[in-house]
Amino acid sequence: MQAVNTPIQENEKLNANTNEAERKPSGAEQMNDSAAKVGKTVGKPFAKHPKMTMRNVDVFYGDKQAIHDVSLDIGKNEVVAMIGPSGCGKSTFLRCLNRMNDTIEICKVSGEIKLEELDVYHPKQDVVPLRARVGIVFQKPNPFPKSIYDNVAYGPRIHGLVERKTDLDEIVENSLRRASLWEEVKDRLHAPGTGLSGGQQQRLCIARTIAVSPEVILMDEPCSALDPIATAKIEELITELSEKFTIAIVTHSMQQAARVSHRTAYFHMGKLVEVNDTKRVFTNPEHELTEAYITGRFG
Ligand SMILES: Nc1ncnc2c1ncn2[C@@H]1O[C@H](COP(=O)(O)OP(=O)(O)OP(=O)(O)O)[C@@H](O)[C@H]1O
Repeated sequence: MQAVNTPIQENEKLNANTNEAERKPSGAEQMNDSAAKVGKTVGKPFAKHPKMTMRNVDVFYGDKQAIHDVSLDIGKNEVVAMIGPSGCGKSTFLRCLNRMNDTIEICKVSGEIKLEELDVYHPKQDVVPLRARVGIVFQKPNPFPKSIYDNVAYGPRIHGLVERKTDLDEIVENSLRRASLWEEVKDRLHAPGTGLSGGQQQRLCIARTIAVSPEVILMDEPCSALDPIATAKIEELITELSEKFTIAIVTHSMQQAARVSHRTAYFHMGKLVEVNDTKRVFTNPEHELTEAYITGRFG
């Protein structure tokens, strides 16, 4: 039988030798001139089977550039974690992937962002169907002021995904099951979603996101408002969800990135410094700025 490469091995091949010149710049400990040290992204920014491809992405808020020339793939069924110091642009970049920044008038995005063949920023692209394919879960759980059932049923209803009540019931149950919430709420589906605990509300928001069968789920610090037990549940869930969905997660927790992701992308001052297999990033980072961050020298 022919040996089949794992996605990590395939990506390894694809990214080999792309960045020889960038490896381990000899390094001063001083980080105050760190912007000059970023250079080109090192490591493995590309995937053999990309679900989303981003090329040369720049983002401006008015005159201020928040993202500089970022190129990255997110592979099918891959979990990519985005880490970096506060203000480095992780959330800005994540929010470009389903055009959440469209509501910010001064925000201008250029470069190419694709969901398979779909040009995410094509002027004729409607954001509603785009966001059904690329869902997002925010930092603070934000259930609608509706019942648990109606929170999950909302998306399938507005996207016209079902005709019969029994089909909707099935979607609601399956989504709550996938979000590991069904057992806790099955007897009170018509109680308000806002009456759940913080961790349950976040799992409700995940159920609401997956109810429309997205292909990609973006998570913007999904556990930062949760206690350690609720956090552990969401992390378990991320691992389960990655069997069916592609996931990009912004997190402040390096332990969380290490636990849930396949590759980790390290951002610094709006630039993508390094992308590598998560294990490598946390044990033997390629760039001195990544090393400085993971060893706590700044952040
Ligand atoms: N709506 C906005 N208007 C103007 N500038 C913004 C806006 N949102 C973010 N910025 C700026 O863009 C830069 C990147 O911010 P962003 O929130 O993406 O960083 P981050 O890495 O996610 O930070 P944090 O970890 O603190 O959430 C920062 O300098 C920030 O001040």
